[in-house]
Amino acid sequence: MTAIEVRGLRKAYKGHEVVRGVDLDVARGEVFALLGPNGAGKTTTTEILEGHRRRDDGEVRVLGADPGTAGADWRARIGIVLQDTDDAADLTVTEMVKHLAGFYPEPRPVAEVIGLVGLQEKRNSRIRTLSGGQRRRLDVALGIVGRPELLFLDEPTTGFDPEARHLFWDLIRELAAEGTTILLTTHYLEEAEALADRLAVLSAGRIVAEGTPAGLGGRASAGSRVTWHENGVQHSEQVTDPAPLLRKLLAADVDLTTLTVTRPTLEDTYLNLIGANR
Ligand SMILES: Nc1ncnc2c1ncn2[C@@H]1O[C@H](COP(=O)(O)OP(=O)(O)OP(=O)(O)O)[C@@H](O)[C@H]1O
Repeated sequence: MTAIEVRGLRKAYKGHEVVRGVDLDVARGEVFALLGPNGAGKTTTTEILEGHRRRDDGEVRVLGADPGTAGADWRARIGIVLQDTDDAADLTVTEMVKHLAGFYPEPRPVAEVIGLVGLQEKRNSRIRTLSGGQRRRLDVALGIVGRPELLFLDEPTTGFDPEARHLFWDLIRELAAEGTTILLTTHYLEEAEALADRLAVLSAGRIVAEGTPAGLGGRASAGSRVTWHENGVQHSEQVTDPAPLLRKLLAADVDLTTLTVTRPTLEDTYLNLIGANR
């Protein structure tokens, strides 16, 4: 079943079109990442799907409803983690989570949510005293407290230290395993690779590539680069299948400590796609 269905989505600000005919399908239970450079239209698209922004044109169905007209019941099925929210700074972490929990029919227990995002030690601290990364963790807690069927995460791990990022990835995997559909925007390609079942690259308001992290932009068939040193001289070859060359090198007198086989990373592929579509 489809969680998000978008056809021909368009949005302009003051006559300048920033979303220019986006089609998107996200299946229920899928973790989908939306990538793209600053200003590509990711937040605008996400906000339209959340019902926070009007579209100019196109068809949008989110959990079977049009977010432009859907009501409170629909809203309660959705979780949102916005970029940089800064409200209710005088409440404590527990008070804030409890407050939000009150809006949902079947919220997660407050202590459980705080534990899931790793804020136990800060549960009685006022929000204004949290660090940037801790504040983002609280945003994530607020997004998941209502047990959403669909969770929107707009750059959720900005400002997280590496440990917090990995904790967050574990949490997303747990939510996905429970069946939560997740739409994630991120600038961290390793995050998209770690989490997403599928991803799309948005550039200047259009989707320029869509696929699995392993297959995006022909990545799976892009071949490998083999590099090695022989008699003090560096050699490098781009090959479709590295096996024959590796066998040859193993049989020859090659310094194996310098031998590397690399495939294009998701970041290489992404940068190529963005460069080609600029
Ligand atoms: N409220 C607004 N009024 C006018 N222009 C806007 C508004 N919001 C966004 N824009 C413009 O629309 C374009 C797309 O912005 P958007 O925030 O959707 O991009 P993004 O892909 O989310 O970028 P980032 O990665 O920087 O968050 C940008 O050029 C931005 O300046």
